[in-house]
Amino acid sequence: MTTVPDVSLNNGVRIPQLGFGVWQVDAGDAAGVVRTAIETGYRSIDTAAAYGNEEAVGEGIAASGVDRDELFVTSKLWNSDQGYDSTLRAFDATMERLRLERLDLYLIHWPLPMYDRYVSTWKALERLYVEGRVRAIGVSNFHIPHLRRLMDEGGIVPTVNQIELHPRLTQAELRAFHAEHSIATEAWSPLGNGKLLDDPGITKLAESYGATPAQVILSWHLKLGNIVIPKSVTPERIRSNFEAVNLELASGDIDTISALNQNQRFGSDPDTMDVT
Ligand SMILES: NC(=O)C1=CN([C@@H]2O[C@H](COP(=O)(O)OP(=O)(O)OC[C@H]3O[C@@H](n4cnc5c(N)ncnc54)[C@H](OP(=O)(O)O)[C@@H]3O)[C@@H](O)[C@H]2O)C=CC1
Ligand SMILES: O=C1CO[C@H](CO)[C@@H](O)[C@@H]1O
Repeated sequence: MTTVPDVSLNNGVRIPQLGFGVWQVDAGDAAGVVRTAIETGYRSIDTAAAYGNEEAVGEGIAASGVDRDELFVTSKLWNSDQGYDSTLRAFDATMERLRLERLDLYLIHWPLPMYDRYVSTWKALERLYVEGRVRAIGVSNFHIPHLRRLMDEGGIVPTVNQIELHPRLTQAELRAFHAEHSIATEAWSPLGNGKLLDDPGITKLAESYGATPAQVILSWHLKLGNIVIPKSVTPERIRSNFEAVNLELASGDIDTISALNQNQRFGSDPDTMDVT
């Protein structure tokens, strides 16, 4: 049996270290894909208002037949909804689409420092947390100065920062800051949005372990303590990625993968990302 380890967040809430991401899963497919993931054993699902599939994710969850208490559901506040009142309204809409009473984790999707609304947005998340509508609150794509501001001006330290993180972008400085402040590191595009699976450094290791390249990368993340949320719409990949928790890499191989870092982003830079 495959058991996924939990990570304890700074408020005591536990999140599975391996979850399932649904960006770029069409709304028409997402219910079935989520159901397959849950049947495979995933208990954590990562969606966002911006992915346009919250309704289908809710459907997949309901159809899985797994108790709500056994699942960990994350969604994110989209950029155009930043601000105190608009955040509260956007949260209600997300919950209606997901058809859930309570969310497990709600994240600010991007800081948008040029609009300077992330502190008031955070205060709305704090209210949702205090009211018990969400079990944990956090952020995504925040850099150290953005986190510092929340810690200075807000009342609650974020539980999680979900950031782009993979072997080409290892984020050593931000991960060290997280560790110092008890903020969990969650890796988005953990496989580099699939673009790292034919990297010779990875495929060579995969051959030596008799594992897939994705399993090698996911095992590297897990060993470093990152929470990971790989996405796939392919049933066989959904299953084999889940089995990554059973792959143990030698510490020298962990270092070899970390040395692939080139500070290369496949996604946007949080300092300049301003899409609303
Ligand atoms: N907070 C944020 O700003 C962001 C958050 N995210 C979150 O992170 C999640 C994961 O990131 P994402 O960008 O989707 O990329 P991933 O790094 O998870 O890679 C997904 C891609 O890899 C392919 N793939 C997955 N497993 C395998 C495998 N075993 N063998 C071969 N190919 C494979 C998938 O193909 P296929 O589906 O065709 O099988 C897909 O093309 C997202 O779904 C989302 O939840 C992502 C981006 C930004
Ligand atoms: O999570 C993500 C994927 O989709 C969004 C909108 O398309 C991105 O901006 C974001 O990083």
